[in-house]
Amino acid sequence: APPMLPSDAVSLVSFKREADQDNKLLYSLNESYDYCQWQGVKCAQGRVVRFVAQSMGLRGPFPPHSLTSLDQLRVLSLRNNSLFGPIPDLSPLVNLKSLFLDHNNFSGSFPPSLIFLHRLLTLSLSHNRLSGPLPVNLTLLDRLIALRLNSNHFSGTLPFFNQTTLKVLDLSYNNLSGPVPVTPTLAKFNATTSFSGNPGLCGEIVHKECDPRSHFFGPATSSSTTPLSQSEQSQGIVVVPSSTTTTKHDKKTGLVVGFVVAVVLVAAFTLTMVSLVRKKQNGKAFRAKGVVLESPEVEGGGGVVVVEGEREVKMRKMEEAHRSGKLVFCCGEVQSYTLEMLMRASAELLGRGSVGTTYKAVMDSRLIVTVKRLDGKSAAAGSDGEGFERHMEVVGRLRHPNLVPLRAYFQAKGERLVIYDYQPNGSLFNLVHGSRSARAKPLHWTSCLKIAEDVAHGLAYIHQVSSLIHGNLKSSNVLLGMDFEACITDYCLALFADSSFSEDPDSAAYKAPEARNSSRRATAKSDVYAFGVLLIELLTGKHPSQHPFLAPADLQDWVRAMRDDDGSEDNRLEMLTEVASICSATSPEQRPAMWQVLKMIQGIKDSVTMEDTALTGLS
Ligand SMILES: Nc1ncnc2c1ncn2[C@@H]1O[C@H](COP(=O)(O)OP(=O)(O)OP(=O)(O)O)[C@@H](O)[C@H]1O
Repeated sequence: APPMLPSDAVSLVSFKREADQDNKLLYSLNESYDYCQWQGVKCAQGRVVRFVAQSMGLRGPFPPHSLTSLDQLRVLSLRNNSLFGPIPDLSPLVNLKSLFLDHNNFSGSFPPSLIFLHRLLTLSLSHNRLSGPLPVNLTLLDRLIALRLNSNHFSGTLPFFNQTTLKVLDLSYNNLSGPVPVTPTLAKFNATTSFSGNPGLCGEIVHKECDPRSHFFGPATSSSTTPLSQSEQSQGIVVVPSSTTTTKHDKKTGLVVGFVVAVVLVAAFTLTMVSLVRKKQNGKAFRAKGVVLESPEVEGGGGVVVVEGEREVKMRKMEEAHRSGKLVFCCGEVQSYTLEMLMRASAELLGRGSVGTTYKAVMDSRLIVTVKRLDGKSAAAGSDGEGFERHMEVVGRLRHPNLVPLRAYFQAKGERLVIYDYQPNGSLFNLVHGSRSARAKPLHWTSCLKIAEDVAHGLAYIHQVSSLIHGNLKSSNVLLGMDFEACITDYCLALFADSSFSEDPDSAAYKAPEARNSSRRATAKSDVYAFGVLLIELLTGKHPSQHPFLAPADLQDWVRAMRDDDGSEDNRLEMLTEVASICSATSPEQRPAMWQVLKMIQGIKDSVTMEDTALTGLS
């Protein structure tokens, strides 16, 4: 019988069989199979530790399961050949320190398996045809010294590189875009040598200003709307039927069913009519090139105006005359109702907060919307009418799966209404504190992670418009969407808040120290603070006013105690607590930006997914 081939030799031979179609590697296959003497091979104690076949004229695909049993391999170089096809799963090569696959014709995506090679010091994939995004968890390769991915077709944003070890980074000539994260690691690299040839990259490090609009209007990532899995839903996410939804506010104010909005709107309607009568008297058609459309409802008295895109100054002048009593649909929205229809709606009081009073309005057509009536006082004080309109136009353009869409606004003398989609699944406040049981159990940590990611997504999106902040983030302002995705509402309205409104201690606890006395001093970093408080609320199920002020280490203990955790819960819980802890740093400068928070949360999420894949993959 022929001698048994040692497994390392089998690996090398099966690699050669497909990857070396022109027979360039001279293995002496007929003799003693002394593979340790084969070209480019170096062994230690009979096992292959180096396999260097560079510039050998190899042509062919890199066969999967060929080199993967070389688990003692430290160095693998196949650079400068003509290998093609995808890079196979290399995760079994756990001892690999240097991997050179550059200057070939490899295609496909960044091989996710490389993330498992945690001993990697050098990774070179440059000059291939690799495409798709760079995995966010590239940051898990925490010993990496040199990373060369240049001259491929990689796209998407840069991971939040934070490896202090990294000395060489070449991402040039790809299709990467978005802001280069300002991490100490990335800040070390030169704009030209590391990042050039990616026209879409922007930010401080590449000396190019990011245009907020390009992201502002960009498509939202679909991952943020991934519905919770069945199991998560059954674990604690409960559908709260709208008819029985109760909030802390309901208890305070009681339930008013009737024609409240109608009452509010009667005055406004009168004003509209007055303006329409005036318009008719003037004999002018209320029409202009694609900006303001006259609708049949206008004749009927509704006064609906559809606004598309930027207004011209001329238009503004004309509109000023008709400012009173206009329902303005945001962002070229279809006008699915008129002021009159809204007036006839039956309204139910949802609650009252610092900005105003919120109603659920059910129209005759069964269409349900949420109407927020800004306080008379703030409506008069906050800013002038034009300021309000200008602000609402910017805010009304925000569209993101994690924001409740603002559909329309209305303004008449002393009256301001803001109209959102109605969200039937209740708020995060309901979900966390539960109106049913007195002592609600904290959510499962995977649900916390999902909600935290959604909220961070929405906030980071708002912050991309440099002039915008939420200003009033709290659990009652995070609603649950159709797929139980978290949707932020009441964004960017804090400006109009009534400063004399006496806030409850929970709302006050979300306020960052710098914003406590004057909401005018709030910045994006104050939103980050509120996010930190929200995250602790999520993790512990405790109202913000009950959160003790603790050093990070003690916070970990407290969170664990509140969750009755005996240490068996996942360590990712600890990572989430850590994120909350840095978000609620006392000094705003110490808090990360929202996009950095998002990256951290995604990093935690990816490590979960990765571990799951690893476990199923290895079993
Ligand atoms: N679009 C919506 N769909 C369904 N429920 C909503 C919607 N918007 C707000 N709510 C709910 O209505 C209630 C009242 O909201 P409101 O905004 O008036 O109070 P708040 O959020 O406590 O205070 P603030 O005015 O300071 O934001 C809250 O419980 C909120 O969760």
